[in-house]
Amino acid sequence: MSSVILETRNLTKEFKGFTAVNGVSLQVQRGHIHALIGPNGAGKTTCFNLLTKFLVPTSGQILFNGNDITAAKPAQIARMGVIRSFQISAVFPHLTVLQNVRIGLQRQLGTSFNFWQSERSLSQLNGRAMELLAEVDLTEFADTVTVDMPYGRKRALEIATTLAMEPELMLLDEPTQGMGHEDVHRVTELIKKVSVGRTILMVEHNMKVVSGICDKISVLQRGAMLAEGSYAEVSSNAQVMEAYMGSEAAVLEGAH
Ligand SMILES: Nc1ncnc2c1ncn2[C@@H]1O[C@H](COP(=O)(O)OP(=O)(O)OP(=O)(O)O)[C@@H](O)[C@H]1O
Repeated sequence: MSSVILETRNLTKEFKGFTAVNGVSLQVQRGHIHALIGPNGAGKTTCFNLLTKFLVPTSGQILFNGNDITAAKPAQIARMGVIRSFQISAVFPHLTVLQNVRIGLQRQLGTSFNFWQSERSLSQLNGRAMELLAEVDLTEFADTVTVDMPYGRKRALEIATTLAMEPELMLLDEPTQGMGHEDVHRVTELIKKVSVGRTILMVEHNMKVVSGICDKISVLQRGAMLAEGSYAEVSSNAQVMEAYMGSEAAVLEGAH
């Protein structure tokens, strides 16, 4: 199998004459943690929405495992194993942490509620959900109502519900956004851990996270690809530094 799991070719999205994504060609290698970075308005979210088919490209192609998925529907993409985390909005706040992971598993297995009411299958389901909670270090929160969890732990739950869908490619949307130093560190370590045997494409603003764990970085600016490469390569690129003028440039330099 090719080492390229996801590829875009000249991906373009126009909104009423405004080009939000402009001829982006990128390749995500199997097994990599790949970051999509760029200043505000660079087109990162629009790219994610194109990849998960929430938006239809104006032109260009998207290939997953070499198959053209440009015209596929969101549910088809998910069945193929391209799973996007939806920040906290995707978990049910008044259910427990364990219940939220079970829902992710039920979705993945696609089995009916009646099937899961049988005692044996329920215990199997709980067993698998507890394994996933252990993987993201949330065992102690299993019976906590989700709304009562600290913010950083909710983001870890979001990763657990994404894992429940058995992703071949995980798309993480700013997984450390709004976190304090300790939570950023914990989630960074978690991403590294769950990346084993999987591929991750993430939008991330925190350059310490990007420099610490990402194998490849694609930098967007005004919808177009500005630079690509390792962290050392992109952070020594004068055009990238210019694009990040201001506070983010300081972060970019500080992460060395
Ligand atoms: N539905 C839309 N209609 C019109 N313009 C849009 C639409 N969605 C996004 N845009 C524009 O496309 C550009 C790219 O937006 P996008 O949200 O993809 O950027 P981003 O890199 O994710 O930014 P941020 O870091 O601020 O989230 C912006 O100028 C935005 O205003």
